[in-house]
Amino acid sequence: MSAQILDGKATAAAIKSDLTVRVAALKEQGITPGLGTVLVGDDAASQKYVAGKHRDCAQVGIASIQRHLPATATQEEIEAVVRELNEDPTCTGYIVQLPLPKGIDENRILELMDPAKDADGLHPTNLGRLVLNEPAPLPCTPNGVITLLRAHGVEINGAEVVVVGRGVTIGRPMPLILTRRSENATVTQCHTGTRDLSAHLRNADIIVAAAGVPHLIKPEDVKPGAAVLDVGVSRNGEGKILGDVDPGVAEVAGWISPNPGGVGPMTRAQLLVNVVEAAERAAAAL
Ligand SMILES: Nc1nc2c(c(=O)[nH]1)N[C@@H](CN(C=O)c1ccc(C(=O)N[C@@H](CCC(=O)O)C(=O)O)cc1)CN2
Repeated sequence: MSAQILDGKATAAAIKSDLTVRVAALKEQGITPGLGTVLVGDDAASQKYVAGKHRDCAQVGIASIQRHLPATATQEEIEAVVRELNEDPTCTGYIVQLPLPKGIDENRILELMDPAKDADGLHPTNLGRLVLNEPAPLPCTPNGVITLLRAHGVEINGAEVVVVGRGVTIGRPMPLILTRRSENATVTQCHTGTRDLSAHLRNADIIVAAAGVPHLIKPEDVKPGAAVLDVGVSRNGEGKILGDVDPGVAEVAGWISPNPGGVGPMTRAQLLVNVVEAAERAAAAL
């Protein structure tokens, strides 16, 4: 293996250590940040992610508010929990864990959230603010990708970036962040309708693979020295994670994010950043 590792675990640990100090300072001003989570159903991966988010909260001193509804919960029942968290003063920010069970109108749930409490940056108002270049909480995984690259000194300015995928949590917001003046990358967005994915990938300085197709990105698709971020999560029969990136890519790439241990821990760390930043804004307004 020749690629250097984009170490999400270590980078996330450094972020959490900084946040611990900031949370303590907020508490001295009488503000305790509280993260709420809404989990619907019994998907094992979602349960694991949510448990991880609350473990992180405990580590940095953020209070936890957990709402777990059965897979049979109706649209109205989920909306009632969202309304309750909108009103709960101890909940300074919250997320609705995605995906929601089939039959639930996910967009309607996101739209119902108080945008000021949207810790995921996925409320239409906050995504709109991102489009308009206004301050907003940023979606956690794309922001985690940027922070991970910066922490390892990978040049984003002027880079040719290919984003593979167009889902709401990563693929849609990722190019919006990468093309801000502060990042200044040139982005090509690829998806299942892309005719020659390999031709685009071979031109990329940075690849963000978020397609959810196991080992989609092969060594021959990657320009030598490129940075490759593996954001895809599929699972084999034993529940082991299969990323979007073929293991052989590590022989060609200059940088690679492991999966697990790369972008996943960064997603969780950026969520905490959003919660603390919202609480700091509230403290400044006092
Ligand atoms: N409301 C949201 N839903 C979902 C999001 C999101 O950002 N907001 N993203 C993903 C899931 N996700 C966060 O919720 C998430 C994914 C992965 C990890 C993580 O730490 N992964 C570990 C491996 C864990 C394992 O073994 O399964 C790693 O990569 O090292 C955290 C959060 C979809 N839904």
